[in-house]
Amino acid sequence: MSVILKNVHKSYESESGVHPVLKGIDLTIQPGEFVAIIGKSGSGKSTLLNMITGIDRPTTGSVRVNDTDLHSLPPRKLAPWRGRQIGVIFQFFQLLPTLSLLENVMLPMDFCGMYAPRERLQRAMGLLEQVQMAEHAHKMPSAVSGGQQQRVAIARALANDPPIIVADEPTGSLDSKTADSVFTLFRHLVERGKTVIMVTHDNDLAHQVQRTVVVVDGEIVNEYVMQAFPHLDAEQLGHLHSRLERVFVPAGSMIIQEGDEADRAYIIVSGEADVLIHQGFGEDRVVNRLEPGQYFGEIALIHGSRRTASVRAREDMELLAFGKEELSGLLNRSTMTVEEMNQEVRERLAQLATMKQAVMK
Ligand SMILES: Nc1ncnc2c1ncn2[C@@H]1O[C@H](COP(=O)(O)OP(=O)(O)OP(=O)(O)O)[C@@H](O)[C@H]1O
Repeated sequence: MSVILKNVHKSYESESGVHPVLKGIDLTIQPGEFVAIIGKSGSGKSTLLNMITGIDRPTTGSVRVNDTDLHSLPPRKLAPWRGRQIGVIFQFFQLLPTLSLLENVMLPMDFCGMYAPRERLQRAMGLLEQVQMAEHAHKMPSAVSGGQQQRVAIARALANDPPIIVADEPTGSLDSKTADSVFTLFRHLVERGKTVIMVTHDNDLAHQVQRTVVVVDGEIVNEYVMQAFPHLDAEQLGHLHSRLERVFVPAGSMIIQEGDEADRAYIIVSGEADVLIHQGFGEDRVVNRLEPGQYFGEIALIHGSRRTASVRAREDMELLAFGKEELSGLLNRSTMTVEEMNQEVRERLAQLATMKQAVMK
């Protein structure tokens, strides 16, 4: 029951040419995850959501949602499929203005023929109760506030008990207090086992979810980059992302060599590496092991010195490399990252010093 996008590209054609909006998106979301999608305006977030809901189709690549390949669904089956599998919530609620709140919530059940007709009313009332809107059930949308309309939109999204809730800027038009209460509702849904995928501009909300996906110019920032530098915001991550170079190294190869001059540092995306120091004779000594989400090579870059240790791939590895300029750009933009990296460098140097002393004895 997961969401799997593989190498999804989406382009729009206009008179001025072809505009790529999504450029090779790989994304897997497990059942029960609470995922925030963030990124600058125009980066492709809504387009990405539209791929997941099947509202739009990729130009190339595949989208599987709960074991259904969306490409293989004939268009006439797509809307009923979405009605059962995915609850969609928009920034401006999009309740039908001519129906009461209760009727709005019943609509998806009527549309998909879910639940016996006499059950629908009861179920819709139950859902309105869950979002504390039962007392307003017979009002029209225009008679309640924006926050209340959004709560009703959430009840409507839950009408067919879909396993996945997709929300595009659900708190974007709400004041911060109302936004918090809507967000709390989402958290309760996740606690009840729903998968929630939410586009948001709100960095504070994004930090409260289990997982953040950052979209930059139609690409997703590697999640290990975010793990390596957890204090960068979406813009800082975007800046770094566009300058990273993908490097593949085979098992056993020396990625950096103690004593060499330094030009790059690396973030590990897959595979593990050993940090080694020379013993003066025989085999090098392993002083540390690095795994995905960690960086290395930063010490000599920061200090403008030669490599203080060697790093060897234990297995085939994928790395993301960055140079001195990118590192100083990064450190200029985020004081939290400077502090954390300085702390890490201090610990690593202390460990190396202890190990080197032990070797010399
Ligand atoms: N149907 C379409 N036809 C042509 N271009 C489109 C279409 N839909 C989106 N685009 C373009 O794709 C780009 C990404 O749009 P998208 O709405 O996905 O961005 P976004 O990150 O959600 O932005 P925002 O935060 O402002 O909503 C934009 O430049 C937009 O103009």
